[in-house]
Amino acid sequence: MSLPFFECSAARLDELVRPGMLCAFDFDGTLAPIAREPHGVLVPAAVARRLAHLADHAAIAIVTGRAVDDVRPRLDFPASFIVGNHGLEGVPGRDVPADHFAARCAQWERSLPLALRQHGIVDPGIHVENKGCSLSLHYRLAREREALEPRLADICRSLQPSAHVIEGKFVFNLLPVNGINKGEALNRLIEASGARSAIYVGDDTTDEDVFRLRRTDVLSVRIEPDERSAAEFHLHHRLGMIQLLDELTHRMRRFA
Ligand SMILES: O=P(O)(O)OC[C@H]1O[C@H](O[C@H]2O[C@H](CO)[C@@H](O)[C@H](O)[C@H]2O)[C@H](O)[C@@H](O)[C@@H]1O
Repeated sequence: MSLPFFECSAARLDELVRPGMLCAFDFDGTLAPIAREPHGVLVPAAVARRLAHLADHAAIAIVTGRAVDDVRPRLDFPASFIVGNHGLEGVPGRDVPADHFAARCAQWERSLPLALRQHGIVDPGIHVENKGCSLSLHYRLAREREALEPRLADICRSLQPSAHVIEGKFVFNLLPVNGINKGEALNRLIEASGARSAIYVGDDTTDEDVFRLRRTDVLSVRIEPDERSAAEFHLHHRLGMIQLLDELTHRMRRFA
């Protein structure tokens, strides 16, 4: 079980916060609050301002399930790295052409509505988001969404060509089988940037691939505790990000 960040992380911060630290963050539910729909989501000004201050002292990476082109305009601060589609885009040195996965996503985008109809699922609250390299089936706004969840999971897992399905917050993320994940993406970011240590903050199932790395040079933080999480620490609420960012900047300034 992860430990509460503010109460228990001082020794780890003493060890890892130093010049050359990479500060990596998930986007939805970590930097930005979860909203009813994906568009219109921005990093709140109080968080963006602190990230801009932190960027004066450390490289910042965003590692998100969104497409890079979708998330970039939502970041009102300088990010050194933007990794999108759960690691399929934006990892330095891993130049996979976007159209490599596009055909598969297009097939899923066509077959999902058919499969939903075949299972008698017609609900305007369900929508498909094709992100070029991966695809999300959103059902946050569906009627009786808890009852729908296992049926949607079955449909996603039966698709052809088959997908690596990761459940998120009222979303099923469909990724290529044997593709990179966020954990592998962070490993490559650390290597490419020459970082001497890193912090990673995330809130969702796809972030568990980072938490499971359990690298001694990476401090991992989950937004909201979850007994199944492999994260080292947790924040009780996303709003704790403000204090966490202040703490990082304060510590980095000692080296300025
Ligand atoms: O890796 P992340 O940055 O956490 O992205 C994960 C997914 O986030 C988005 O969906 C989630 O946030 C939406 C806006 O708050 C919310 O409406 C939805 O229910 C959540 O699942 C995004 O739309 C997806 O593409 C990302 O995969």
